[in-house]
Amino acid sequence: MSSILDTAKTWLTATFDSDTKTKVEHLINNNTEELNDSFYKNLEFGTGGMRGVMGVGTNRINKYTLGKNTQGISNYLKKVYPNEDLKVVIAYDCRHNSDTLAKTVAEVFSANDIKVYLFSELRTTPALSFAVKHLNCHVGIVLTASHNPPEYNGYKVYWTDGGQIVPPQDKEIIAEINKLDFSEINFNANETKIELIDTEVDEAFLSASVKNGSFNAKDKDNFKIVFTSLHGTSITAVPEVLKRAGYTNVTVIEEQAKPDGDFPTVVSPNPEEPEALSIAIKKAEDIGADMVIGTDPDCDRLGIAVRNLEGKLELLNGNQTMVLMTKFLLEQRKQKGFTGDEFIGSTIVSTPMMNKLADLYKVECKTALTGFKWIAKMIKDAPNQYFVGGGEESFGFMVGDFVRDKDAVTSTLLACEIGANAKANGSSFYQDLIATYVDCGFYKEKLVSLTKKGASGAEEIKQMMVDFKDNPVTTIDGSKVEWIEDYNTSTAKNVITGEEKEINIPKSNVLIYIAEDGTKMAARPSGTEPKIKFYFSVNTNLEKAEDFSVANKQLEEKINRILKELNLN
Ligand SMILES: O=P([O-])(O)O[C@H]1O[C@H](COP(=O)(O)O)[C@@H](O)[C@H](O)[C@H]1O
Ligand SMILES: [Mg+2]
Repeated sequence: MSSILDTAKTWLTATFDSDTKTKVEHLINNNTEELNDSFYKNLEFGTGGMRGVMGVGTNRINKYTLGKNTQGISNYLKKVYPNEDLKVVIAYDCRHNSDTLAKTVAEVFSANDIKVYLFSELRTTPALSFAVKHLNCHVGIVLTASHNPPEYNGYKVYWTDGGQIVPPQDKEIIAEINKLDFSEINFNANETKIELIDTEVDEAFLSASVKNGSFNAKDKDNFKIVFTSLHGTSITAVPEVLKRAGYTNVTVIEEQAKPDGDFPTVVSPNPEEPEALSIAIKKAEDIGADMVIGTDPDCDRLGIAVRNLEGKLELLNGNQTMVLMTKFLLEQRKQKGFTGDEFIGSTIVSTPMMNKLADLYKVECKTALTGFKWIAKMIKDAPNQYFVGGGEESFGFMVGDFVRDKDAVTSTLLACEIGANAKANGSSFYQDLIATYVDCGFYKEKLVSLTKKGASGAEEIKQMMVDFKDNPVTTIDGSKVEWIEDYNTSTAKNVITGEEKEINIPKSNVLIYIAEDGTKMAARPSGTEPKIKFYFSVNTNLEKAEDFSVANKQLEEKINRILKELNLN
């Protein structure tokens, strides 16, 4: 406790402004719990940048923690590129303080004599990823906490290729940041170095999105879409892209169209939560729409609901949309003629169907750790190969390589192209997905997340991972566990034969069990939220589409039995 108080007291010195000092003093005198949580550690970079609750303290998002990041990145850039004119581009989302924090970040870079392109108003994360390469920048930053609750904000960092930082730059940048004291942040802005950007970059991004996401779909006028931006940034791009691509039957949910950091009409601005799309789904039922799409605040993830076999709108999960989008892109590429260097990308906690699809089309499927930054790295590491598309269990998709992060702008267009085409051919998005199950095997996935907040929650999650590892599961729903993959030790062990293999991707706190019947179960702490995540995948063969409903029910029952076995239901 005394060390936390000591740290807090350093925030009462001349380095910090009076408003900050008043707030810290208030915590010291009145709120020990909040004081502890605000100062017990430094915020860290996770799966998607640095994310935290806004407030004063080392474990909070504020101008000092982000200023220190920015000073560290400035120092790093000067070391790596000593003879170059350094350039960065900054975007921000609809959250409280995102605009002012973006301004602070811009000021610190400018104070370090670095040229700053700052979007004049809120923009999407994919637009920022695109802008990094378009403007030839060394670094890009987005001020966003993605889909987290309103009290959060964050800092996503992009490198020259437009992907979020990965090894070796991530560790080197973090080391540079950790060297610094808050008093070393240079806040003395050089306004001449800050240039506001909008129309030119917007135009380039929107036309690239339309170009990469269009596939000559038929009968676009006949495809009815309901779209919601859930108070986020996508309103600056998605309706325009759909319009330019020729979609005329688009209803935008007006009451959610206004950017608002309180996200007043939803419990959570996360399209993974069915509740987030409820207003849009209701509208779609009223007007008989074919598809509902909703995006998260920074517009990298999207939720898609389509008509199922009963004609009801059903929210698909990330695996399902990824599978159909990838299949569609592979089919398009095949029609043009494969060159033999194509690959698709997925992650270790995503559906094994991506491998099956790769087999079907005879292309490579590369698999990485959780997070699109790792998919972006695959592209960077394979300059002589052609990236078709990829994604993960989590909602969101990357269409080609012009944006090096998940891109809900272009993915929205792609989903509409698939849906419109299917409808014109007498099928549907859902039926096309079932056809893919017939081709590749029917894989059904389920994610269970447990939220555990604060220092004690983090400790509990750590212990759960240790217990899970120390008491290995031996059977899953009656099927013997065959492989245990421990990504912390980079070993995959066949517990039946004793065979061991090395895992050749970076270490991470992830444990995966694979049973003889192909059932897969993974556990990992989230890198963006105070959660532990359990991922399940079960499968069966699907002889013909007509068998889908029965098989779907059986797999659902299987998942429920597994959750019961693990006390996760
Ligand atoms: O939150 P976003 O939309 O920036 O998305 C980020 O976080 C997601 C959840 O990560 P975790 O399971 O570690 O919480 C990742 O799947 C995604 O690739 C990453 O870009
Ligand atoms: Mg997001």
